[in-house]
Amino acid sequence: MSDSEEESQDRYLKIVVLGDGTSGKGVLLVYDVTNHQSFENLEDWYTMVKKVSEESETQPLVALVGNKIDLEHMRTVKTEKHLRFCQENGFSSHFVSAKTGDSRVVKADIVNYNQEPMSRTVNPPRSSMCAVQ
Ligand SMILES: Nc1nc2c(ncn2[C@@H]2O[C@H](COP(=O)(O)OP(=O)(O)OP(=O)(O)O)[C@@H](O)[C@H]2O)c(=O)[nH]1
Repeated sequence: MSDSEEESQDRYLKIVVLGDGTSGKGVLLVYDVTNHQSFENLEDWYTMVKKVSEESETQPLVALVGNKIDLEHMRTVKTEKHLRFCQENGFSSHFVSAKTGDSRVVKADIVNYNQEPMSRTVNPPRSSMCAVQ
């Protein structure tokens, strides 16, 4: 991939590899819930992750992170799409706001897309911000 391709893709997704630099133990796939293109780019990024780790004995744990949940009114990526992608690939599922510090883990335990509840919030929304007076 050329530098310019890397730059342009980086505008839509943050990918973070956790590990010692040679064999990643964990990967965060971070997209913007208000930018559908950033979600669509995940397929390509995940393909790259699989390619890089195909010769490794252990596969990295992958977490899908939807950022900017403080902009819920501007959301363009539905929660069920996020969860389906997690379930299909065995990712853990997270929603965060880098701005407010909110974070939620939403289990991707969808059984039947039409009849069952879509998701279960494991830890309720909370802010890591506080005011000291
Ligand atoms: N409202 C909100 N804004 C955010 C959040 N995270 C980042 N931003 C804002 O998004 C803009 C871009 O942030 P960067 O950290 O530069 O990310 P980027 O990937 O270069 O840019 P984007 O593609 O726009 O996300 C900045 O103005 C940030 O303040 C968030 O969780 N909520």
